[in-house]
Amino acid sequence: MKEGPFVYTEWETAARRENTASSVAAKSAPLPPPSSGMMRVLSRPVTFVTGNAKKLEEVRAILDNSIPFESLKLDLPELQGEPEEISKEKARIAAVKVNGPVLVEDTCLCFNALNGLPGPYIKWFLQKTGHEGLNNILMAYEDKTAYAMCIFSLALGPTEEPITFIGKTQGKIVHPRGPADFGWDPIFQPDGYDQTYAEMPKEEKNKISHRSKALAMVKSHFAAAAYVFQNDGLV
Ligand SMILES: O=c1nc[nH]c2c1ncn2[C@H]1C[C@H](O)[C@@H](COP(=O)(O)OP(=O)(O)OP(=O)(O)O)O1
Ligand SMILES: [Mg+2]
Repeated sequence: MKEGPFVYTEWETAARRENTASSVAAKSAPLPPPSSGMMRVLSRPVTFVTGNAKKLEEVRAILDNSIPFESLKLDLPELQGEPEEISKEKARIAAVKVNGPVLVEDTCLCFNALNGLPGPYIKWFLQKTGHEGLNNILMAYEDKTAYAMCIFSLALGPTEEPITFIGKTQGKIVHPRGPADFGWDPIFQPDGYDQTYAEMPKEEKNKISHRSKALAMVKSHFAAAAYVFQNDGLV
């Protein structure tokens, strides 16, 4: 299959028309750092940049057209450092590539016994050691607790400081159970559930996940910021 960059369009609903015709009404949440007290005009919808189709699937389901966005499949560099800085830098790189407003996210799986590692490096740990390897690492420790963390960063343009939104879900690492079609879902069992993320119906995961918690904040931000989309989506 050809894997070149492509765009999914999220521009077909009534919600979009309502939200973009004038502006997204201010509701709650603190306003972002705006320039001059004027409504912020964006040249086009925000582009969610990711190389991960499963992430995109969840973001689509959770946002459910509440925010007008497009998506672009692009593998951004896997950076090192503190999770929030990684996510911000990812947004800066994406905004330069897209030359417009972007949303990105970086996901961490953090073991408490390891003071938050593998954290942002979970992708490589998963790839190299697999679900059982991740369990084996924790054999050295009694504490199997972990948290899943999603850090979204929104950059309104290539020269603008990204704004971050962090969602965390607490749980523990278990032997793999359930379909293995999305990352470490089979080994993460959220607190208060007998099922792993992988065993839960998608809608259930999306209600309590690290991703949905972060996206709830993104939604509030858009509601409060009242961005105006210049071309009204008529691309
Ligand atoms: O809800 C999730 N449930 C299970 N696994 C997950 C989840 N969310 C991300 N993951 C995996 C994908 C990757 O192995 C690592 C995060 O790395 P991360 O760099 O954020 O993702 P990625 O490189 O696949 O996509 P992107 O192009 O957006 O960076 O954890
Ligand atoms: Mg990545």
